Amino acid sequence: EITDELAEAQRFLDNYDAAAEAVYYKSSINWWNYNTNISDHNLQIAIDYSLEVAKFDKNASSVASQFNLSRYDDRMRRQLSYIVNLGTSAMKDETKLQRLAAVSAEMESIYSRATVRMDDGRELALEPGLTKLLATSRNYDELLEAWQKWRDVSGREMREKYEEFVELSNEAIRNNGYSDTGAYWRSWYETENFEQILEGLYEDIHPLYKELHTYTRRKLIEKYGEDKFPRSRHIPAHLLGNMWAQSWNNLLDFLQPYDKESVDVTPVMQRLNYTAVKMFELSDDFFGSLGLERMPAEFWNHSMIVKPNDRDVVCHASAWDFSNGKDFRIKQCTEITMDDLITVHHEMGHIEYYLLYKNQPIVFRKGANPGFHEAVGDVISLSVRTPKHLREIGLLQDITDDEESDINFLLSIALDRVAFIPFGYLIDQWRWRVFSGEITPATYNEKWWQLRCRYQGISPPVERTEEDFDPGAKYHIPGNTPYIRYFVSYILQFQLHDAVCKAAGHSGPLHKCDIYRSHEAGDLLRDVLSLGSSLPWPDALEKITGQRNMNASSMLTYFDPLYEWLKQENIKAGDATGWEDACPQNIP
Ligand SMILES: C[C@H](NC(=O)O)C(=O)O
Ligand SMILES: [Zn+2]
Repeated sequence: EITDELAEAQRFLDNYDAAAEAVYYKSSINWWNYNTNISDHNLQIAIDYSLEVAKFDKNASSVASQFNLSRYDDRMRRQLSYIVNLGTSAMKDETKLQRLAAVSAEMESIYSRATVRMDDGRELALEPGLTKLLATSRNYDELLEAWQKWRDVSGREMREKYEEFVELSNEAIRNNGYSDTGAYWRSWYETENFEQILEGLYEDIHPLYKELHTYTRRKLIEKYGEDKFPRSRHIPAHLLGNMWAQSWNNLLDFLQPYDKESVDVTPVMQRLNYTAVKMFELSDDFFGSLGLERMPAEFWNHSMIVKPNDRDVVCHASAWDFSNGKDFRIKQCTEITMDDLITVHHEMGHIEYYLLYKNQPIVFRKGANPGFHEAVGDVISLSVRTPKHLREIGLLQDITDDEESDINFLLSIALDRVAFIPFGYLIDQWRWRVFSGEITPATYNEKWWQLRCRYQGISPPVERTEEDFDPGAKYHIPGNTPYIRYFVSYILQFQLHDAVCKAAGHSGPLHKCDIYRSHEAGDLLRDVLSLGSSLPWPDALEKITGQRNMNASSMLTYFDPLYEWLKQENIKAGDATGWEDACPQNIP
């Protein structure tokens, strides 16, 4: 009888939540211990227990699949379908399941422990040494040495492991009826023609990116000399201030067109003796000012916010939900820089989302889609980074409010938000094709650079071969973190910024909006983020913005003054935009 079955299904779901909290809590603690102290001992504990987690998931999935989903309301049906959908826990062979966990952890360990020995004897890890060098050095050869040696000690060391990982991940996922791991990852967006929509968003931003690329390339040629730049008009990949050329804001010191107080407040933070704790308290204060949740005691007691000097850790910043509704932590090797201040807000945005949906059933404690989760903190930092706000918190003194300061500011935001768009787009274009088998190990690196040259308009500064494995030099490949979520986030965050600024009563240009202390903005965010993944993401987006689809118009409106300025500058310089699709033949 339906009512009995309904009651039975509800009982199952309640019991499932309690049991899942306990299992996932223990699993999270194991992986936290490994990430904050990389050792074979901690790895073995985590891998052994991952078998228990898979058994739990498999058992829950088989029970959940016995309920006839059509008979229940949307919410219960959605909960049951999440439990049925296993992910890599579906791997039948336990040895292979353990191997999958182990090979992932081994790649992450290679990446996190790798260090580079420079010709001058310096021994540098990615964080903080190489990151700082790529951000601050203006020496072509020094940058090239760091860029090449990082790839030698990271990606090159894990190529075979990645081939094995791809096979194991696909074998596990196919037990769920997905064709490959990429298809499973895309299914989280519940969006028909998802790839076409993404291509459209990329095309919408491309004209703006081309103007920024042309301006940046011209300034770099002034700095390093025309002979260093290929005739194909690509920019050598090691000159953009970042190990992967994914954000260019570290070039602001010589890209900023007007001589005003710099909006890169790194020097001021250091002069004011900022600490990592101070940076986290700033971010916590902003969320609190909106009437949102403050970080709980466990967060301050258990987070790892600086790099320890007595053990190996995974430095790539991340935010953790321990699934017990109380324990939430950030792991970050925080340096006193503006880049890291923005990362602090990014990671704390994840914690805010965890706190707001912590009372949802455990399967709904996820972003409306993964891009939402990446967008929360970035929406906040769009307010924090305004000259108005930076002046209010004492990080800027005599910034003036005029056309030239506006362009300087918009350029600083474009150098990490617009410059990122082709990078954010191409990572999973490569990975989806690797999972589908279209890209084979024989062409891993060649296909990677084809995408990098075509979409980013950058090129390798030295010859690359299939001895190299440059995708492995970017955390998210060994870390097996999907990447299209950041592309989605960089589009979404301007739609969300637009909406919360309206709620906060902002009038005038979007790029001048700072929602600090607006409880109206906070209430709007709280209403939607509390939903977690209990509703399809178009419903969540509609609640905030009134729109049901991602679109680039808010982002283009935000940058419009800069777009006009860049076009004028490039025309004045007689500089045509664009570059050849293919990578340059002869490396200069
Ligand atoms: C954009 C992305 N952010 C993150 O990992 O938190 C990155 O750093 O590559
Ligand atoms: Zn993130």
